[in-house]
Amino acid sequence: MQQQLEEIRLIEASAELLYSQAEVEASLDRMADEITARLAGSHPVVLCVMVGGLVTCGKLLTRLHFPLQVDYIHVSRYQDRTHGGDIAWLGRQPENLAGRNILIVDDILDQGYTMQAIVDFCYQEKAAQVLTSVLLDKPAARKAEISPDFAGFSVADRYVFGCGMDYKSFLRNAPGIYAVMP
Ligand SMILES: O=P(O)(O)OC[C@H]1O[C@H](OP(=O)(O)OP(=O)(O)O)[C@H](O)[C@@H]1O
Ligand code: HPA
Repeated sequence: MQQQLEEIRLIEASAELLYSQAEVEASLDRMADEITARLAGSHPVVLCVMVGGLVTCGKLLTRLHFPLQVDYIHVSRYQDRTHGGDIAWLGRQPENLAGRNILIVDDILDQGYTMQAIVDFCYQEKAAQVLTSVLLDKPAARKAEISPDFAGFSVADRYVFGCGMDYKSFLRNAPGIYAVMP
């Protein structure tokens, strides 16, 4: 554990700040306005993708001033690594999505496999409409054919952490968005 903490300290100390906390908050304000314009009146289910999506989802929720319900889905394909693998479906799966408008909220759309799988799951459950929302979009890394309906920032193909995004399961609590130095 001590060795791991030392690595985390080094990564944090050498990282490049891409977006400050204030810039993240301003971006979330804009996203919330866009989401409200599209979804107010449709009493959607906001589906938080655990674990990384929890900061973005929590911060967005208090900016959405219309009737909605909240649920979560827990999937992972990176675990303690900085490259993705197979999707692991963890915990229970959300129910009662049939006929509903769904807003999936995650921290990042990277290769896109995770979001694509969750969108497919929602439609298999007979959702009426599925929209996707991420704080960060990393289009240059995309492998699946998907782009977000709502995004805070577009970033280059670099490994990032903060605002829910982890480096080897640490640093999710960093208040801004940082890129790991190569
Ligand atoms: O677009 P992709 O390349 O599929 O990657 C995006 C996904 O990867 C991260 O989750 P991760 O698997 O690391 O789990 P976590 O949410 O617990 O960090 C992130 O939170 C997204 O859900
Ligand atoms: O760049 C990233 N950072 C953190 N988690 C991630 N999951 C996919 N890509 C990333």
